[in-house]
Amino acid sequence: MQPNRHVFKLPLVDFTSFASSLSQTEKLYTAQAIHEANRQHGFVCLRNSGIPKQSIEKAFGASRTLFDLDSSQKQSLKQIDPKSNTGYVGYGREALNRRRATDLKEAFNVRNTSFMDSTDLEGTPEEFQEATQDLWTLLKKLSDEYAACCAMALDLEEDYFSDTLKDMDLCTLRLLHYPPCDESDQTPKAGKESNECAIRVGEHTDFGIFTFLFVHDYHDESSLGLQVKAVEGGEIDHSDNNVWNDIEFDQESLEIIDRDDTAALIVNTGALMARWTNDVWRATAHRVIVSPKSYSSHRYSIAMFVDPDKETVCSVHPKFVNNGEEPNYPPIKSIDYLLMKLREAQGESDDKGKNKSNIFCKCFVKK
Ligand SMILES: O=C(O)CCC(=O)C(=O)O
Ligand SMILES: [Fe+2]
Repeated sequence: MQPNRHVFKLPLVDFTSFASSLSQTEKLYTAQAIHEANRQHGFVCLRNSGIPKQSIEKAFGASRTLFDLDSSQKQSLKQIDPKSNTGYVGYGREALNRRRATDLKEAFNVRNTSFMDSTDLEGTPEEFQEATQDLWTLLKKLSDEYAACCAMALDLEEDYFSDTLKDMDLCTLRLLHYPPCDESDQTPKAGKESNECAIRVGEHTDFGIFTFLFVHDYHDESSLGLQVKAVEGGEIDHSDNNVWNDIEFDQESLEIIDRDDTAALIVNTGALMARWTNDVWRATAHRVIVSPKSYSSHRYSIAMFVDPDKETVCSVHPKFVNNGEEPNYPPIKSIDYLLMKLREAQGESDDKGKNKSNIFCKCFVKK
């Protein structure tokens, strides 16, 4: 039995009005729902995203073929290096939470083609390049639409966020695979930071504006494991009194998203958005546990981390600061923020100058 098991029902928001350029009145209705979800939870399920379901399936197919390669083939793929932030991340090489054991996952990062080398995808399966680039293009469009929706939701100028996504030079499309775990890994001990708790991805908040997340397949128990924790403000709470909520889709939600023509996805607010809004919108800590129902299954997900362009200065917008009060955060450049998070992830004892080249790497890569 799991102690403190709570289920979090994601709010479903229909995105048709932005995905199909409907009227301002309809968009405003959607934007208000997004505002409520991000203010209260920092997590939402966007349905009718405009992204064809086949494109997601194609990307998951390519992901499965890639991670099915044998280990010598995976070793000959381009290995992720902090400078390019592109390529293969081997199993157990990262820890999104440095206070824990390494994450039980492998991954492959793809970036905007203009920031990738022609050799970066060498050795990937035949369909991989087309599937990931198609998905990138679709998610770029969705980023612009969601950025416009966020601006409307917060009553800011229409281009307030989309102006920061012109180059998408820090954005990453990441394919993730969580291989089956041993039986002994299946019992997370809630609230413990130590290595005894088997976790597929350690507790963290995403760094950027927002993250798009597809989990394969919502109907199957293998998709389980994502948990969220509500926190005050935008940073991780390391206290031991954690109550974690399992993200699950109930039957009714599943029937709704099955009937939709285009794909549903999870969207969560990143820490820079929490800073921009002075914590009016939350960057909610989350993790992926080894779910007792599915520890022996493969789990696949695809995340698009949408980060503001490198040179963007992220300052708390004055409308979120009450008269006479100080903003919760000083202004910071997008790239400096990523660097700062990296230093945090690598611990105080590291030589800070040495890590300068790691500015594209969002998380700790084990040597
Ligand atoms: O795989 C998932 O469901 C979530 C992964 C995640 O939160 C991350 O990589 O930042
Ligand atoms: Fe995350």
